[in-house]
Amino acid sequence: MNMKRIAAEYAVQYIEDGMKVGLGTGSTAYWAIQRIGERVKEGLSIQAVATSKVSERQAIELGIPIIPFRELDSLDVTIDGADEVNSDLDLIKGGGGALLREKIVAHHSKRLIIVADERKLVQTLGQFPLPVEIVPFALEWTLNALQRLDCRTQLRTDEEQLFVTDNGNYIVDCNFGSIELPFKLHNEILGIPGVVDNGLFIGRADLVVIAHYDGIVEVLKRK
Ligand SMILES: O=C[C@H](O)[C@H](O)[C@H](O)COP(=O)(O)O
Repeated sequence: MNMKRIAAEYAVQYIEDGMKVGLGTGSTAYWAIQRIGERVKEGLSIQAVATSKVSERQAIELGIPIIPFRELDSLDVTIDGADEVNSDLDLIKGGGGALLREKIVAHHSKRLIIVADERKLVQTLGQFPLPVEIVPFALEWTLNALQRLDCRTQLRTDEEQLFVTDNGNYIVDCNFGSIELPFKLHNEILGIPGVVDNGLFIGRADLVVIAHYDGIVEVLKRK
């Protein structure tokens, strides 16, 4: 059973005719985009924006209408994946390097629906190294400042080259082990010059659709 696909396809039910939709990034969001593409072929009429070049390409290939950001003032719903989800529906995102565009799109969405398999559910965030997007200028100084927050840092690479985001920046994966106070950490990281954003999404998810191994779908709502 493909749990990611089950969660993603379930979430696509929330999309209705006429909606403005944000398309997430990653191997779970992929299935949501595929299903949206099928529904568009069946007659669903939506306007969409994508959180990465990869998702945009996928959407265009499927015939999903991608609209320039400037032509939309807000979105009705965004469906996206996550690397970790806790019981407050706080998230770590950015495993695929798309966290900045994802956070911008989430901010302008009336509803953010996260899709994931049950392995993503955690008690405490932080087992998954927190992705932080940084500008290339003076990157060693930014890395040092991140390390002073008590984490191990790893500059992300892709086939032995530095990984470059869709925005021309680098990603540092910060291993905190356990993040007890996510909001505090989020703000401390944002306080470092050179940091563009980080993968902590606090109080942003409205619904989390989790597919369990037995095929049962659980929908968690923000309290
Ligand atoms: O940058 C990538 C995104 O935040 C993804 O949504 C996240 O990494 C989850 O990806 P996946 O569904 O592939 O596990």
